[in-house]
Amino acid sequence: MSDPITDQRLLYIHDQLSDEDIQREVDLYGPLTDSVRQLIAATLQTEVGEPDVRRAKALVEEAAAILQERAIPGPYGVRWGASGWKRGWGNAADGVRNAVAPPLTIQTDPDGRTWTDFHLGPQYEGPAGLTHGGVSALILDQVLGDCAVAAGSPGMTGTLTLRYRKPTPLGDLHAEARFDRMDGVKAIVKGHIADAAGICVEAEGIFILPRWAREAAAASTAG
Ligand SMILES: CCCCCCCCCCCCCCCC(=O)SCCNC(=O)CCNC(=O)[C@H](O)C(C)(C)COP(=O)(O)OP(=O)(O)OC[C@H]1O[C@@H](n2cnc3c(N)ncnc32)[C@H](O)[C@@H]1OP(=O)(O)O
Repeated sequence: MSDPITDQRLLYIHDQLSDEDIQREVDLYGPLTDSVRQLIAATLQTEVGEPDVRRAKALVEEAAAILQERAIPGPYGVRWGASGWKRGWGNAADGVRNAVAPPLTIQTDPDGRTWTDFHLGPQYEGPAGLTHGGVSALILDQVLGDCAVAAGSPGMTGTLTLRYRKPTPLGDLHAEARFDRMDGVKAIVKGHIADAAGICVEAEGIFILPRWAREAAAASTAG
């Protein structure tokens, strides 16, 4: 029987790809992902006639069949190349190969603040014309999680607390996070999403390196 912790560990992969090979993959798959992202918005917004909808459907199915001819059987996982270049390309918030991702390009300032300016299209709608609250949670989870990583305390999200202060529009938005403090093994990070007029959603996250990873880290330090 499969064990969830072993399954999870097997998806952290050191594949030793060179930077040149990784860049080649970015250049190849990044534009494909962008095209699929455009397709998602077009599927939502199109008002063409029935024959064109049917023709587009056939073309999409043909494209899917081409891509599925050779494919990995499950999630992408998190991979590192020879130089340490990390690829979380399946990530739902910022994965290079995930057309569901807005995508976020998250930056870290020298003082540890993580931030991103991003654009949410119509496919992220919840209430009419506004960002879905779960999408805000996705974005804050990632930005706060990356902030914990930048602070040297990577971890899984244990708790994410949100306060939706005012409706979040679609369109151009900003998110940022700052490391607040450590409480034992828990990293506490705070942040928000803002539009041009101010803060829409505030967040506090607790990030915890899983016990198995803490034990592995302790064993490697001891050894
Ligand atoms: C190589 C490995 C990489 C690892 C990862 C790196 C990821 C780097 C990605 C960066 C960006 C990601 C951004 C998206 C991040 C997601 O989306 S993560 C997905 C959503 N989260 C999950 O699925 C987490 C599911 N839960 C778990 O895996 C485990 O419950 C946890 C949270 C890792 C904790 O398990 P544990 O390590 O066994 O915890 P345990 O030793 O019992 O408790 C340690 C302490 O934490 C407290 N605690 C336990 N659970 C919680 C909780 N849920 N809330 C608050 N406190 C808690 C305990 O009370 C205890 O506190 P103290 O007594 O020390 O004060």
